[in-house]
Amino acid sequence: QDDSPTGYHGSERDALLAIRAEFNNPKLLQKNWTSLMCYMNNTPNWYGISCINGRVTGLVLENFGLTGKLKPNALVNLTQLQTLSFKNNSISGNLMDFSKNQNLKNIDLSGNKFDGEISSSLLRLNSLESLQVQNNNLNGPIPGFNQSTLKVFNVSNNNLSGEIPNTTALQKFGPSSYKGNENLCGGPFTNTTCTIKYSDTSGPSQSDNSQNDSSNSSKSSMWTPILVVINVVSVVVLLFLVIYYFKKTKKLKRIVMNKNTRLMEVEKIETSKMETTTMTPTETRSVESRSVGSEVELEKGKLIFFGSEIKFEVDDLLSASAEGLGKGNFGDCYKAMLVDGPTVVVKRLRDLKPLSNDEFVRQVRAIGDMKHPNLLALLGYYNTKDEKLLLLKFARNGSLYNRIHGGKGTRDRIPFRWSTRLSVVRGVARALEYLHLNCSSSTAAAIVPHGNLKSSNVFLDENDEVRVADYGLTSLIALPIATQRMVSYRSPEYLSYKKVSKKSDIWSFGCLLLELLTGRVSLHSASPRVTGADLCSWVHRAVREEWTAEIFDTEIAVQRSANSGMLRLLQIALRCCDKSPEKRPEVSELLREVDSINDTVLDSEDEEDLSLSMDQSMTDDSIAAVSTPAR
Ligand SMILES: Nc1ncnc2c1ncn2[C@@H]1O[C@H](COP(=O)(O)OP(=O)(O)OP(=O)(O)O)[C@@H](O)[C@H]1O
Repeated sequence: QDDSPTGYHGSERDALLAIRAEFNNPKLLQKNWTSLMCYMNNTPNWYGISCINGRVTGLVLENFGLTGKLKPNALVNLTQLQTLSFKNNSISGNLMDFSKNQNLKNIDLSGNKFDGEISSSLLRLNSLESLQVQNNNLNGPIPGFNQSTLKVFNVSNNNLSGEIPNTTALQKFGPSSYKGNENLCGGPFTNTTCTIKYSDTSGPSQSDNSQNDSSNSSKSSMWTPILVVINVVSVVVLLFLVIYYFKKTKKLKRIVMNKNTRLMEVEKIETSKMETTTMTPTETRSVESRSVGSEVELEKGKLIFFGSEIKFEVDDLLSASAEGLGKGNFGDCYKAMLVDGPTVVVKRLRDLKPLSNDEFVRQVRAIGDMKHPNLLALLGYYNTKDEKLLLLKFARNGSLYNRIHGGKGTRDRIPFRWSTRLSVVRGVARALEYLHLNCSSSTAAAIVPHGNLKSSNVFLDENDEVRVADYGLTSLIALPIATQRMVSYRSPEYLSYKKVSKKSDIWSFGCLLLELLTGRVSLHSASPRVTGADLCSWVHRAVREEWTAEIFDTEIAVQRSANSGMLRLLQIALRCCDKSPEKRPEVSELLREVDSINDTVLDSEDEEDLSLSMDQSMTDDSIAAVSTPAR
């Protein structure tokens, strides 16, 4: 199991993209090295790549006109690679480091311009069956390959020199494996024996005996004892180094194992803590009655759907055209357009808690059981040891984040007016109320039913209806990761007391309202390349420093007949953002208040010229009056 921060999918994808960048070959771009890379057990969209269990196992780019040099570490992240072929291209530079490719069986780098020595890292590939590096510019000696697995070996037509190692593995191969290397001797070339050859300037080297003259032979006998001593000393030093290395790695292993055991224990405690707090008695009962264990076994490797309206097979998904939507905090999202079928979103989960299969399925089913018109439906899931996918409804009109901020200042921007914003607020409040009420139990105070409420997790469907997404993921994501990435964990109570609750969701809702009212990017919903503001602090400062007229997004500020509604919503938002969780309203109270805000706006104001300044009736004083300075 790969434990790098992005997981093996990310690092394998990055490794392939780095290789593509080195070759810079237009054919690779045309041949679709985009979108899905390894997709379950099936042929991926990436030309020349093959996968097993979502891992890259084959990289075959033959006769492709590839030029350029590969970095020595180009393959280190492709740890499951079994077949590698760059046959008949024009790749130059040294061979790569293969020490991390322990699964490599077949290597074909023939017909290129590789130079330098044959990498000794190849000696450590215990499954190596075929090595073909013929027709390159490799030099130096042939390392002592001795893998019993080796069936094909070809180093012909290079500049290799020295004696062919007399190993059992290499003895199997005839002259054709070695021909075309002028300075090779021994091995199947029985008519040539090897001895030491000297040149006055470069010291000793090995060569074909037949090329030696008599003076070289006499010098050779003079050097022999010295060389024997040097060899013995080197062997002793090497032996010491090996013993030292093994002692060190043993110690290191012990340290790492101790550390891992401790981490697993901590994770187990955290998981069981979360489970006792997140599962309601009703949920526990319904889960038990399903006898999850046996069903989970049957489900493995299949797409499992929660409803009957949308259903398809893995093969349908694989033949669908796919488009990457983006990298989220907990996985990558793809849009899959099924042939004669629906368009769905596939979310590949990563950074999960160490849940057993049963636990994972139980938690996903609990999320799937949540049904509300304002929740983005979880359609189904796919679960194997290496791959966990969630299938979601595709929201045609994108995220609320894009609706608020997308295309601002351009001609394409469709104004996002007050009445639409208010109906979005109502939809989100309804979804939140549903989540909060469905999680009520005696331990309710400790539950975060959503945990990651932000404008980029609120979507608009084809009718502009609100669909809140990513709910319930706290039950799947490893706690340390959740604390780094989920909005609830950035609430004042988490920062001060390391506590989250339903009230943390209310705080997130307040932040979302402020984003919607101000039209400013919030710290919580901003993508990595965008700088967001701490809107709670910003609004309080605006009130304190009396530039409150700038608080509201100009797109709504010009709708004068709605100004009082905006002020009421601002007041609600600031109460939600109160530093002390107890002072924040309950979700039902919120919904009542939001429902009572008047959404009627004079028709003419929907067409209002945005260059007009805000209504003077909305003075700094009126805003200051409604805002409670909570900080
Ligand atoms: N159901 C959906 N319909 C349409 N677009 C979606 C859907 N789900 C996700 N997306 C888009 O896919 C991209 C990645 O979404 P994802 O939810 O993984 O990340 P995020 O919202 O940026 O962050 P986080 O992981 O914290 O939720 C975003 O651009 C998002 O708008």
